[in-house]
Amino acid sequence: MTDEYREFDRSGAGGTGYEESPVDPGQLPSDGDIETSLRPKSLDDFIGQPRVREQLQLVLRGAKLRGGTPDHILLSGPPGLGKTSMAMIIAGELGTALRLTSGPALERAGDLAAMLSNLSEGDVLFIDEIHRIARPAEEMLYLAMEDFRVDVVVGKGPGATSIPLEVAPFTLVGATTRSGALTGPLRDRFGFTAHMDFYEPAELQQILARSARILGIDLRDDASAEIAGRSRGTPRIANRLLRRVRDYAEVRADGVVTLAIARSALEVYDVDPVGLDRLDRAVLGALVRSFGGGPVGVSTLAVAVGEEPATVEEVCEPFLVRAGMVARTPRGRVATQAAWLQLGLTPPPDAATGGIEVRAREPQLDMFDD
Ligand SMILES: Nc1ncnc2c1ncn2[C@@H]1O[C@H](COP(=O)(O)OP(=O)(O)OP(=O)(O)O)[C@@H](O)[C@H]1O
Ligand SMILES: [Mg+2]
Repeated sequence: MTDEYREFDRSGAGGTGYEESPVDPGQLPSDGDIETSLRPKSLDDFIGQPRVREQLQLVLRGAKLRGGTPDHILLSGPPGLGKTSMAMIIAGELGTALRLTSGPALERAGDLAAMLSNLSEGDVLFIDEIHRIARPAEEMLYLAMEDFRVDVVVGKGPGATSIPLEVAPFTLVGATTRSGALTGPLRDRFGFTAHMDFYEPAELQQILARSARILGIDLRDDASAEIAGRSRGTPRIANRLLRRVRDYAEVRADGVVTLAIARSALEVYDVDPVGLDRLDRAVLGALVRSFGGGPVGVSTLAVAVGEEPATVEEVCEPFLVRAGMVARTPRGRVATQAAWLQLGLTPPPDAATGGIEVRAREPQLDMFDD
């Protein structure tokens, strides 16, 4: 299985300096099928997210005890934290089939009706990027989720009739990177919402150790700590950096990934010790040097680094905000003390501390438009 859809479609965002960055949390074409082989296969196999795992275990076991289908489940969180993997695990734990689609693929209600009428009892229907579902399909989904039935409209105009169709009891698993963009009625129909949060470095190290085992890479502990520290709390990035470091180790050395090898490799790929790439540093540099720390609008900032505003906003910013280097204010983006220090500069006395945003759960991009 491959994920053909991505939250941020960068195909139209052809800026000058930005190409594939190894620390992009979205899925890149070069991730290919390797992601599939690295996916955890069961809840026990899944590293990190202890609360989500415990909660899900209860939801799934409870349903099993009662011999019914579990409530509909919403998985929310930033890209690359394991939502798709978790959806597959849910179907696996229930021992049922997983039917897979995505919000953008459900353009017409008929597409969804076809999917729903093909479900067997107990199936898991996974809708990725569910916040991008078209309105007519969303309305059909309400009824299907609540009453396991859909109304299919046949014909047009005054002669149109609506035919009710039964749907086998199923569990909907929706995934979204922007739960704030979901409509209220849709959100309310999920019985359980799991919030996936960024991973701790120790958890990323465990994930790296597991991936190294699967890929047959000799990865030393201090090297995995180094890679984990540059992975932005995101398993997808950790796995990708591991593969880049392996290339380096095999081409320039004997294949063993030591700390020195990891450091040299990550330097070649322009990933700095806290996980910033070239574009992140350019954005910070412009914010601090050209705009005196802000506030400045995201479009202006994007022009300054020769990038599309969407790329700056959706690729760079979430991490810079989470790392406490950039604060979003109603008047624009502001560099915090941490940003000045990161660039080796002395912050002005009135620089923001950025404390509130540091552990922000999920960047709600739409709330902060300038
Ligand atoms: N807890 C985990 N343990 C081990 N590997 C993980 C874990 N979470 C994610 N991964 C790895 O990260 C990769 C990306 O995960 P996944 O595709 O499930 O993320 P996602 O949240 O669905 O991302 P997106 O929002 O872009 O769809 C997977 O291929 C998997 O190898
Ligand atoms: Mg996914």
